[in-house]
Amino acid sequence: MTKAVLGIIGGSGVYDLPGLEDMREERVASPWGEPSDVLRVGRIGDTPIAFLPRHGRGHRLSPSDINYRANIDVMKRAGVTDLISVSACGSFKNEYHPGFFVLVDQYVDRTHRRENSFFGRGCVAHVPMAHPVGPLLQERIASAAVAEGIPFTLGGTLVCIEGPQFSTYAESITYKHLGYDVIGMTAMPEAKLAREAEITYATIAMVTDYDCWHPDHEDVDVAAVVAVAQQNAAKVARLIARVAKSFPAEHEPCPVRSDRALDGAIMTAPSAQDPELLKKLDAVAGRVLNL
Ligand SMILES: CSC[C@H]1O[C@H](OP(=O)(O)O)[C@H](O)[C@@H]1O
Ligand SMILES: Nc1ncnc2[nH]cnc12
Repeated sequence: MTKAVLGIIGGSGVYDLPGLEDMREERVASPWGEPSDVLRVGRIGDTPIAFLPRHGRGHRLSPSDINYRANIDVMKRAGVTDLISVSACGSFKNEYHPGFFVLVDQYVDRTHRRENSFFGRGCVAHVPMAHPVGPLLQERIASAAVAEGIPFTLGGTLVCIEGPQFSTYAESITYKHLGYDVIGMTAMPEAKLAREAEITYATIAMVTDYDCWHPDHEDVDVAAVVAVAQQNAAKVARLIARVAKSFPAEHEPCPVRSDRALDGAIMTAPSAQDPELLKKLDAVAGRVLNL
């Protein structure tokens, strides 16, 4: 049996987790460098929780400067099996208004200057990403949203841009015409790295704006995002508390095998593996590398 531990990564406007009981700060060291902040660990009900603010306290880190590998690695070291990522997002659909939550199930990665894998020279791996979100975790979030009376939709595509600038009008209408639902700057490579670390992942995309395509709404700016994100922080906390309170004690096997993603994924022959890289992979890939 694998004990379930719920990880939460808070995005813009979500820098702490009210309701986290027996909270203590844990500075978890990672061979991948500095995570965004110390982990805040505790419990909600009987569920162990590890919380990390993605941009660090005081929002120190831009999306390109976040050490996504260290963040996921420390979550893994804290025993996290299921990870909920909260992100402020722009919307490409009229009906997805500010304050609305989109439980996305797909991502399009348009980032280009981030470390996006734990693997590489000396230990090459290719994990499946066809279904990046854990359906059981997502269903738990959806049921909790229904119970809390939070307006949301199940499913959708999040396009993740490099930023830090918001999109041009031409980019925005292109994404809209491509059928994407929401836009953010941080879901990638977070979702890819969670998959490599065999952590089941789901995003709560909290709509804060209409990006810059909408003829009847102002173009996005930081003030608008922060205002909506702050108004919605309590809603996010209620939603997460509701998920946590009915979370199973034992990790549920993931139907899309996010918790077994490394089975058969490593290409490099044991004789060709780099011992230095293997040392760094102790948490992320210890299960398959027998470390
Ligand atoms: C403050 S506007 C842009 C900023 O907000 C989103 O952050 P997060 O995904 O961490 O909630 C977006 O991705 C940008 O980083
Ligand atoms: N319009 C937008 N584009 C990218 N990231 C965002 N985060 C919140 N709103 C956003």
